Amino acid sequence: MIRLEHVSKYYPTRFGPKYVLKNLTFSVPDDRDVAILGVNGAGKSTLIRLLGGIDFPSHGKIHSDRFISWPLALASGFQNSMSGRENVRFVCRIHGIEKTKEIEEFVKEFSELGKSFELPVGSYSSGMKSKYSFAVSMGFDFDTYLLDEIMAVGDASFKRKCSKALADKRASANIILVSHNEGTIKEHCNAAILLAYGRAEFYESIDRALFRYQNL
Ligand SMILES: Nc1ncnc2c1ncn2[C@@H]1O[C@H](COP(=O)(O)OP(=O)(O)OP(=O)(O)O)[C@@H](O)[C@H]1O
Repeated sequence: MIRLEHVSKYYPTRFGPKYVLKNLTFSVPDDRDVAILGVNGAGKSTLIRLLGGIDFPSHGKIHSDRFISWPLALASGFQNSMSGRENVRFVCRIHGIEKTKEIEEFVKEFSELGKSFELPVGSYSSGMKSKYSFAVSMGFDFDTYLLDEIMAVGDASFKRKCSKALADKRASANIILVSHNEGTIKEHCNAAILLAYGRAEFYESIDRALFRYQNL
């Protein structure tokens, strides 16, 4: 289970601290695929970053016994001076995985980078980087995958490959998804967190959450 206790997040600005999330306390049950709903600027990406451990609460704590991904296809977390292969090794080390060879070869093949896999990530085009990043996420067996608007990357055929890989992962994993698309939310989620005015409400029913969201 993922549990937030009194989590607040503010950003320092020239006008003083700007609170985006205020004193959030809720739990995400393990068997739920959760949509994060909210208007532009409500704090959805901020919450996803906190859940993925790539940013930290200003106050409060996030407890989790789940192996949670970073937001899928996030390309900013890699060391530009290191090659694709070296970055995979680095991520493996962070997660305490010693046998990295299999994951390295999976990422090389999935990303379709060929020889570029041995070159610095900083030399990749944005398309190459997003394919690489998606491939790295698919190289690990997370319990929960975080998706911030992006569920697939690349051209049509690569997108199909992403969708298939993600669907396979979801046989034994859950997702937490940020999307403004009602169809996507209804297709993939069975619970929701609605963010409004810095507060969060957890909904067991997607329809109720969407109804409440549309009537904000
Ligand atoms: N690094 C930062 N410094 C200052 N303010 C920030 C920073 N990151 C985000 N914010 C502010 O926090 C608020 C929430 O941003 P966030 O990206 O989490 O919203 P969102 O709900 O994902 O929005 P959208 O639907 O538009 O993508 C916004 O007002 C944004 O300007």
